[in-house]
Amino acid sequence: MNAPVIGNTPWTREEFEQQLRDKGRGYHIYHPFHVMMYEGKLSREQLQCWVANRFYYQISIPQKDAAIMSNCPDKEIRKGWIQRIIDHDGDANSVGGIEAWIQLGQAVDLSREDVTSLKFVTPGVRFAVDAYVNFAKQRPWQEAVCSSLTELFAPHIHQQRISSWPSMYPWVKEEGLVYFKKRLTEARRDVEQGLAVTLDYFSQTRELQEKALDILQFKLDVLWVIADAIMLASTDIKVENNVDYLRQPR
Ligand SMILES: O=C(O)c1cc(C(=O)O)c2c(n1)C(=O)C(=O)c1cc(C(=O)O)[nH]c1-2
Repeated sequence: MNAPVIGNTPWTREEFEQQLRDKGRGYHIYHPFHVMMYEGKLSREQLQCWVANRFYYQISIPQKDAAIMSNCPDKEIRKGWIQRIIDHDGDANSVGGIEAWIQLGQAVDLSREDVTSLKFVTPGVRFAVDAYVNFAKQRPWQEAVCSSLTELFAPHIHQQRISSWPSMYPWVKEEGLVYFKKRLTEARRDVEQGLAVTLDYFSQTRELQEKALDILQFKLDVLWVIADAIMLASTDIKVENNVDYLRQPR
């Protein structure tokens, strides 16, 4: 007689949400580069490199969200989702996150052109960010929504920067923290919508629930690889004869 297949019963909605939240153990807050950032161990050049590279993520987020909307036939979801594009691009009443990130660049002594020209963006960061945008273009919109759920863990890392930078990097101008402060409330609101969609769409079977966890892992990997690439680009790794093999000649 066959035993019941207990392993395949779906988790309850609460258990499934907890499984998603548990993925926070792989968040890029634990990446050595972000740990060093929090502990005040980054050089001025390393912090500048991070800001210049992360700008490519910032400008790609609204394109990613527009891709989700273009694939979504549900008017009510689009009505909520469009706020994310406004948060980053701004509107008649507010400047938006992209402009706030340029202000962060200026706060770490980069020029507007240094940031917006993308001249410091390293290939690994481009590949990782483009993989995220392409995922949103090519996959069903509910899967792309699920991939945004790393935002569950983002308020913690934004708060770390708000708390630690003034003492660890006193040379950074105060206006630089505006972006992170803005995201504290925006990310919490985003997560409510993203989590509701994910719990509704993926809850029917255990296979779907596990697929959601895999999608979240893909996005955790995107963020991890971005940090790897920035660390490599901003850290002097000298090998034989002082040749820096790891920098791409341009
Ligand atoms: O600074 C960070 O560590 C961090 C992480 C993430 C994230 O977890 O994806 C986002 C942001 N910031 C952020 O500022 C942001 O606007 C954002 C949007 C999204 C998304 O996937 O839609 N993630 C993030």
